[in-house]
Amino acid sequence: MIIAIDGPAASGKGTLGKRLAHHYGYRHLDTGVIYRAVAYGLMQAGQDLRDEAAAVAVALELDPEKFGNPALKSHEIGHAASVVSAIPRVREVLLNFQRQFAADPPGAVLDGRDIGTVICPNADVKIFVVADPKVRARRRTLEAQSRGEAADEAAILADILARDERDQNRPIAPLKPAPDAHLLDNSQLDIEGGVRAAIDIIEAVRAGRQRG
Ligand SMILES: Nc1ncnc2c1ncn2[C@@H]1O[C@H](COP(=O)(O)OP(=O)(O)OP(=O)(O)O)[C@@H](O)[C@H]1O
Ligand SMILES: Nc1ccn([C@@H]2O[C@H](COP(=O)(O)O)[C@@H](O)[C@H]2O)c(=O)n1
Repeated sequence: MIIAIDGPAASGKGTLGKRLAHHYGYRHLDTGVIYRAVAYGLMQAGQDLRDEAAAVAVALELDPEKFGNPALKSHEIGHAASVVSAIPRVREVLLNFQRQFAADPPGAVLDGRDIGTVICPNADVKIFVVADPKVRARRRTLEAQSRGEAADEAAILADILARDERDQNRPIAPLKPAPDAHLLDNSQLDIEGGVRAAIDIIEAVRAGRQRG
């Protein structure tokens, strides 16, 4: 089974994806980390984020072993990733890696912006996760503070809104729900509540399939 999770910045996709993968015994891929790794590679090399040839070269050399680098998690890299991710040839290069990940047994959960629309249009279940932007900014602020980092909630909110705007309005693979995606608004839910709501969606889809 392939579970596709999409949604805007800091909506809880990664947290949900990880928990669902654990629940079902599947592998999990946070696809945002791939774009972050390309942006990080370009920045480390002092190259322009809009330099298509340089970005493609970094994308072709990506090493998944380095996806756990904590430096990829920063707001700065998230912002840079949303610039790099709008380059069509970069997306083209990264497509097969994501599709291959999804296809390998026993099943997979992928989260991102275009999983249900472009990467896995035939996913068994598609969930589009949303939450009020202010709630998302609050959660990100608490997350940063729990790591002992200073966090400016207003700046985080502005970054979230700017990233959503760029991701929704780019010509290629824009952030949007697939027509057959199930909407999950977790603004009023805690993590456990969000996971339970997602499992309810998945089980309802499975039961519907079995009934034919
Ligand atoms: N339902 C929830 N209730 C409370 N906090 C949540 C909930 N879901 C996620 N969080 C918290 O919100 C923050 C953002 O979640 P997460 O990193 O999963 O979002 P994301 O959509 O994967 O972000 P990104 O856009 O960076 O990929 C984290 O601190 C996470 O613990
Ligand atoms: N499938 C995806 C996933 C991510 N992006 C872009 O990467 C940026 C960072 O993603 P996070 O999920 O780690 O926040 C994001 O803003 C998108 O621009 C993408 O295009 N497609």
